[in-house]
Amino acid sequence: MYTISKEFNFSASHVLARLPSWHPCSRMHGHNYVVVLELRAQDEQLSDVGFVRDYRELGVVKAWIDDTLDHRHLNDALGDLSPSAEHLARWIFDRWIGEFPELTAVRVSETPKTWAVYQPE
Ligand SMILES: Nc1nc2c(c(=O)[nH]1)N=C([C@H](O)[C@H](O)COP(=O)(O)OP(=O)(O)OP(=O)(O)O)CN2
Ligand SMILES: [Zn+2]
Repeated sequence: MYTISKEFNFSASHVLARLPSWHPCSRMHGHNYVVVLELRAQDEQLSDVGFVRDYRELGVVKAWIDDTLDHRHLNDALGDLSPSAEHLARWIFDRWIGEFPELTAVRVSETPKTWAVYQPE
C-alpha cells in the first residue's frame, strides 16, 4: 500500500459558539490552519508513471481552499456546522472524495500542537 499526502495552508477566523462563555474559543479568534490530504493506492493501482495521483492534480484543492476558506470566517463558510477542526476535516473530505476516490484521510491543524483527523472506517 502506498500513501501520498499534500499540505495546504490558510488563515481564517471562527467562533465556537456552542462552547460555554468562559471558554476562550467561544470568542472570535483566528488560526493559521494546516490541512493535509492523504491518498492511498495498492501496487496495481499506481499509474504507469508510478503515482497514486499526480501531486499537481491536487492544485484544484489549493484553488478551492484559497477561494472558500482563506481569509474567511469559517462560521459563514460551514453554515450550520460548528467549525471545529474535526468538522472541518470531515467537511473537506466530503467535498473531495468524489473527485479523488483514493482520498483516505483529511488532517486539520489549528495550532502547532493540535491535529484532528477524519478517516472513514
Ligand atoms: N477537540 C477540539 N478541541 C478544541 C478545538 C477543536 O477544534 N477540536 N478547537 C479549539 C480552539 O478553536 C483552538 O484550537 C484552541 O486550541 P488550544 O489547544 O486550546 O489552543 P491554545 O493555543 O490556547 O493552547 P495552549 O494549551 O495554550 O497551547 C479548542 N479545543
Ligand atoms: Zn479556534
